[in-house]
Amino acid sequence: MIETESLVHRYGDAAAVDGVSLTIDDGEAVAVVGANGSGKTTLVRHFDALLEPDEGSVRVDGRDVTDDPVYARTRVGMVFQNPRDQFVAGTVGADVAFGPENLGLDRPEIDRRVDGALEAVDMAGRGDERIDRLSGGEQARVALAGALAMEPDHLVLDEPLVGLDLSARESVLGHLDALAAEGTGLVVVTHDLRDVADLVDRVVGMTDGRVALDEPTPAALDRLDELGVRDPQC
Ligand SMILES: Nc1ncnc2c1ncn2[C@@H]1O[C@H](COP(=O)(O)OP(=O)(O)OP(=O)(O)O)[C@@H](O)[C@H]1O
Repeated sequence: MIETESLVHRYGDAAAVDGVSLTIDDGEAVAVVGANGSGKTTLVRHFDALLEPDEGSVRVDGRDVTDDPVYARTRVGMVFQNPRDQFVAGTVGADVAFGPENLGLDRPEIDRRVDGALEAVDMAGRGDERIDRLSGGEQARVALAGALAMEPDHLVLDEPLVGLDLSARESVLGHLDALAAEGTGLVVVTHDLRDVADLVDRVVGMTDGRVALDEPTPAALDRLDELGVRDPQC
């Protein structure tokens, strides 16, 4: 479970996140939507203690993430907007293995996780390929595999479909759907709910750093105009 309590994050004098209290249960699939600059990315980066709160707190399974960032990063996997920023190795297999290696797992367990994660994103047997030779869609799937290899309870994806062509989008969405069905919690940050409306049960809408809407998906769809977020029907 991810909980924020009265979370405030400021850049200089401006509050990008301005008093957010939110609980995300294990297994929930949530979209975080809102116009550009509404604070979505800043909010979710706190889930892994990548930023420090100016006020308030963030807990994962009851543990304060600032006190125990390693625990938070083990339970909450992050996939960033531009996967190229996230790769730490030159080849697919080495990159996906990086997280499990840092957990200090033994080699057979690391190999099991890497194989399982690559299979989950249709990249089985491609561990030796160079990441810089892959298409954007394949790179997005490798980034997803890297997060999956940590076997997290929650997967946070920041604009996972931006820059992907239609078939890559469908592929990534299909994999996310399968993960959600298996019980992995999803937090999908997007400025465009159209792509993920079928995937998520709940929509959290941000305006000016605050939660302006927090509803089950069908009810949220009726209120999107208020947030400047495009309606998936349009
Ligand atoms: N590193 C930073 N330094 C200063 N201001 C920042 C920084 N990162 C974000 N901001 C500002 O904080 C506010 C919230 O940004 P944030 O990226 O969290 O919003 P967002 O909803 O994710 O937007 P986008 O969809 O454009 O990524 C914006 O006004 C942004 O300009």
